[in-house]
Amino acid sequence: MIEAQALSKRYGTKTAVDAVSFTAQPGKVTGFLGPNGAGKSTTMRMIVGLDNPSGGRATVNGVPYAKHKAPLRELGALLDAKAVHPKRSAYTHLRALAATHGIPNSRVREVIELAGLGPVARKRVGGFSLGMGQRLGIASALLGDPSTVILDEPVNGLDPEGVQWVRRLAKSLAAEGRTVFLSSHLMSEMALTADHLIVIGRGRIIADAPVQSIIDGQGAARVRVRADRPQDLLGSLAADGVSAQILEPELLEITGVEPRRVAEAAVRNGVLVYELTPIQLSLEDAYLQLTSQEVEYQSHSLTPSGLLAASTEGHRA
Ligand SMILES: Nc1ncnc2c1ncn2[C@@H]1O[C@H](COP(=O)(O)OP(=O)(O)OP(=O)(O)O)[C@@H](O)[C@H]1O
Repeated sequence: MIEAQALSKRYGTKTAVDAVSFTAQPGKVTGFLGPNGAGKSTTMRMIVGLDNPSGGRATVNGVPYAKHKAPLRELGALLDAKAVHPKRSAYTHLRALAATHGIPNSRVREVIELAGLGPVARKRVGGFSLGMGQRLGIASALLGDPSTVILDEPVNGLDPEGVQWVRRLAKSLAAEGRTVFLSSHLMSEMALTADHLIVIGRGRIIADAPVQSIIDGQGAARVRVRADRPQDLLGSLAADGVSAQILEPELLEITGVEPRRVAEAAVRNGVLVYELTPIQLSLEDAYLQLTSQEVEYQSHSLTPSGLLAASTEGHRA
């Protein structure tokens, strides 16, 4: 388990992490999301003792990480996959790490196979691709068979097989009762992997809830309807304060209503309905709505007239 209590980090006048409190529970994959510069890496670095908090505290299994006698057995972390001596092979790197904790070579071989590094285990890490480096970082994190795992952007640079592997791995570690805490900017991947989400913006927690309730909390129910007389259907629903958009002559998108009420209104008015589809907000939609006020580094796109337009609505200057 990971617990942060009023955890803060200031760099000069910049508050990177601002009195953040949360718990990552055992048996769950907890996703850690936020825009660039929101404070994710800083929070993770404080959890593993690489940065000292300016205030508050973080514990791993009830104890600050640095106070654990055999930290690799408590928590495995992938924070910066490039933090490996480039002249070492994957095998010698893992053996050196293992030696600090009396971990046998059989476990080194096991994590090499688990991470799919077998064919390159004796090659110098300096020549590794981004994806192979990530695999080695994950192998290192798992070396001590820890009860808690932190993975910062684990799928960065991985091929589709690797992405799927990380997804299955995270889920199976959680199913074994471990705490899995991971960050990713890939929302579709997060939606498939995480049980619970913690969303941070400008150093503060803006959501801490199960994935589905974050999605549900961000939008009223919407239904796509194909009907032969959309105006009659709308007339009947309008009285209930429902808003709708006519997308095509016989295609409507209705907001704020459940499909059953649309079907009932259709029956009452003798309207023929030949499609009735509830529209699910994606995690990406929900995330963008949640963080629209919290984006610090904003991208721009060229409009047809050649002017730069901000791509993030609601950006706070
Ligand atoms: N060593 C440092 N010195 C000064 N400022 C820092 C330092 N490390 C981080 N920051 C600042 O703290 C804020 C949070 O950075 P952090 O790297 O934790 O964000 P992040 O959420 O991990 O972002 P990203 O998604 O881009 O990786 C940023 O504004 C960053 O510029």
